Amino acid sequence: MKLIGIVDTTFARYDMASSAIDELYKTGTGFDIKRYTVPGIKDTPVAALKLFSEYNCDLVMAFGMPGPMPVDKMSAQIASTGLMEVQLKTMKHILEVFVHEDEAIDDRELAWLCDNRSREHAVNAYYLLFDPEKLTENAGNGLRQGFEDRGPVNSGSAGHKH
Ligand SMILES: Cc1nc2c(=O)[nH]c(=O)nc-2n(C[C@H](O)[C@H](O)[C@H](O)CO)c1C
Repeated sequence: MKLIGIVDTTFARYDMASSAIDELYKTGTGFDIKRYTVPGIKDTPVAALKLFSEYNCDLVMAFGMPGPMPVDKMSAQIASTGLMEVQLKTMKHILEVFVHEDEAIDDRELAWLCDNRSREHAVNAYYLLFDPEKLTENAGNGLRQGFEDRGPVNSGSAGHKH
């Protein structure tokens, strides 16, 4: 039995973790979930580290919502760097599922984006743990979590002739 850690925040304006947990249980079995909620994104790296070191999680998903102000963007960068450090220190994956509040044009789209990105990354988390070949099958396919996939390019795509 694997253990998937879920870190989320009270700062976020959508309960992304619940979307992801719902999608994880729809995707497969063989795991339990340990959820750890913190105030904001800058608190997520230590929460993730604790989920690895104290609870022995195999993978962590970190959900957060950077606000639209420059100070929020800086907070996102700091949080992201912290999450990267935890991954390198523990040699375990953290899927950073951040939805910037200004990615969406209104609250309705923001809610949709949060739900969709969380669900698509939940499937990625499941594959990383249980079926990594599924990710390899999609390598280079321009997949995006949340908004529409970009799709692949190939050598026949338009461009300069040399
Ligand atoms: C400026 C700021 N912006 C955000 C943000 O955009 N998103 C978020 O989740 N949290 C933010 N916070 C809160 C910090 O991440 C953190 O929770 C506090 O500094 C307490 O450690 C802060 C302080």
